[in-house]
Amino acid sequence: MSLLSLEAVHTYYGDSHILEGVSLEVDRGEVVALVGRNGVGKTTTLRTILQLTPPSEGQVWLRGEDITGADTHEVADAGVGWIPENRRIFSRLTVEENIHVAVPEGRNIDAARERAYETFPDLREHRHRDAGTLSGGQQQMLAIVRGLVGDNDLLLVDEPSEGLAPLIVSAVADALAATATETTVLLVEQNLPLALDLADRFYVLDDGQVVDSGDTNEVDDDDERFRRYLSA
Ligand SMILES: Nc1ncnc2c1ncn2[C@@H]1O[C@H](COP(=O)(O)OP(=O)(O)OP(=O)(O)O)[C@@H](O)[C@H]1O
Repeated sequence: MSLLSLEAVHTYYGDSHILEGVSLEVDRGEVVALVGRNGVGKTTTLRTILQLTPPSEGQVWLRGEDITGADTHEVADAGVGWIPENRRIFSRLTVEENIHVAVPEGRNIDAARERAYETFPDLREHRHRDAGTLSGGQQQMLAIVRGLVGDNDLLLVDEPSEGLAPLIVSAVADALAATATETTVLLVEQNLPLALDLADRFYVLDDGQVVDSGDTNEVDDDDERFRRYLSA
């Protein structure tokens, strides 16, 4: 049984038909990349899984249980974490406070904090600063560790490398690779080399439909299979 499975999912924003029958599976322990051009529905797929934008047709299954139409907080409580695209952090809280509020009740805050700082030593250095005053790269690190310390079974990660300098991208990639040893990851990423490097399998989305999928070790990033769907 897959950890996550989408079955012929259709999702709309108002009258706009965004996902047109998306089916995909993520098995426990995998990193699965979802790639495709801007606007093809990658973020909407993550929002559909979280039931922030529930599908009008089709089903979302988590550990074999139908979660279609569930409340988003129920999906989160069931162990699905989200690292959204726009680095959602609390800008007026310090780095440390941002980490604290991401740790689920009953979990050891000190251990979580240590883990976060080991992953990104930069954050330890800036732990008493308001998160809003950090650089873009540091804010992304904070967004990622907030996902990390959330103790999730499945982490949905949206465009973690977007707008970051190459050196930071490589630190972010290392952190995600470390995360992936403990957590299943569904990764939306436009940086194809990065996506293929981190992931075991991929799906290509185009105009709201899955148009290709496979093992990442079967392909490289200038493969014709990607050029068709990813070039502008
Ligand atoms: N809240 C919304 N209301 C209406 N349309 C929306 C909304 N959010 C997204 N869309 C539209 O839905 C389509 C899919 O958007 P989505 O964000 O899922 O794409 P994406 O593949 O993640 O691309 P990007 O990398 O640009 O975020 C786009 O045409 C977008 O303009």
